[in-house]
Amino acid sequence: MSATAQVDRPRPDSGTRGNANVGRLVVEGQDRPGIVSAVSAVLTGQGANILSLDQYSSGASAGFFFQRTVFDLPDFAARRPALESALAAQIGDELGLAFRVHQVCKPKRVAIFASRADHCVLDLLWRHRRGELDIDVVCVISNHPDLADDVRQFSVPYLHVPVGSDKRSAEQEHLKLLRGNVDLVVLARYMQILSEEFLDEVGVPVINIHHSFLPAFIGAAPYKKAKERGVKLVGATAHYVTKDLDEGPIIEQDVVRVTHAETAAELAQHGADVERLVLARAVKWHCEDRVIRHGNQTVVFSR
Ligand SMILES: Nc1nc2c(c(=O)[nH]1)N[C@@H](CN(C=O)c1ccc(C(=O)N[C@@H](CCC(=O)O)C(=O)O)cc1)CN2
Repeated sequence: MSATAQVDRPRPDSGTRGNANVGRLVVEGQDRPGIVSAVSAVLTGQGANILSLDQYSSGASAGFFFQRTVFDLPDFAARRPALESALAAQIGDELGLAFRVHQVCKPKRVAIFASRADHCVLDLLWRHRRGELDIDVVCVISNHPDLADDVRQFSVPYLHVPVGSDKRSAEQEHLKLLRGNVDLVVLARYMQILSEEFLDEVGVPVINIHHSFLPAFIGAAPYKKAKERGVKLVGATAHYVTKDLDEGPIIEQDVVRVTHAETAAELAQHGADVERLVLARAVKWHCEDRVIRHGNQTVVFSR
C-alpha cells in the first residue's frame, strides 16, 4: 500500500463503526398500529438495546411503514440467529412485514464502474481512504484503460473490460468478477447502458450518478441539452439503476446556479462538483442502510 494511503487520517466518530455488537434492522410493509412497539419488544426481548430509531408512515389508510433501528446486541454473532427467528415469527408472520438485519462492523462490498471521467470514481476512493465511507471497495471496472494509474494509487484493483459491439460478452466478464463478491455496484459516470439480463443476474443494487437534475435531460449529453435549453441551474441525480434508462428510484439530488454566459463545458465543470457530492451521499446512505426502495421511489433516513 502506498505511503499516503497509510497516513493516519481523521475517521468520523460514528460511535458504532467497527463495533461487532451493533446491528441495523430495517422493517417495511403495510402500516398498522403497534409496529414500533412490536419491533421494540422483539429487540429488547432478545437482549438488544436500541441506540437510534427512524420511522415513517406514508399515510393513514392503506399506508406503508418504514423503520430503521440501530441496536446494540452483546455477543451479536451468537445471538443473531435467535433474533432473526423472533423477528420472522413476530414481525414477519404475525404482522406481515419484511425485515433485514445487518451487522455494522461488516461494511458492504462495493464494485465501482467508470469510463473516462475521473471525478466521481476518484472522489469515492478519496473519501474511502479518508474514512468517510465505511465500505469495502472490491475493485474498479472500466471499459477504458485511462484511469488505471490513478485508481491503483489507492491500492484498489483496476480491471479493464472493453465494451465492443457485443455488450453481453463484456457483461458476462463483469458477472464473473462480481457474482458473490459484492453487495453493491456503483456506476461512477460509467457510460454504458446495462442490459436487463445483467441487472437480473448481478443480483445486487446498482446506483448510478446521472449528470442532470432528473427528470430533466435523461440519457446522453445532458449538459449540452441544458445549455441549449438555457437553464439557470444544473444538477446531478443519484438513482438506482433499472432497465429503463435514468428512470430508477431517486436516492439524492442537488443543484448549482449557472448563468447564460457559461458554455456547455463550463456547465459540466460546475456540475461535476455536484455529481461527486450527490454520489458520495447516495453511496454512504445506501451502505448505512438508510435508503429503502418502495416502488419507483425511496425513503431516505439521512442524518
Ligand atoms: N440499464 C441502465 N443502464 C444505465 C443507466 C440506467 O439508468 N439504466 N444509467 C446510465 C448512465 N447514463 C447516464 O447517466 C448513460 C450512460 C450511457 C448512455 C449511452 O447512450 N451510452 C451508449 C454508449 C456511449 C459510449 O459508448 O460512450 C450505449 O450504451 O449504447 C446514456 C446514459 C448507465 N447505464
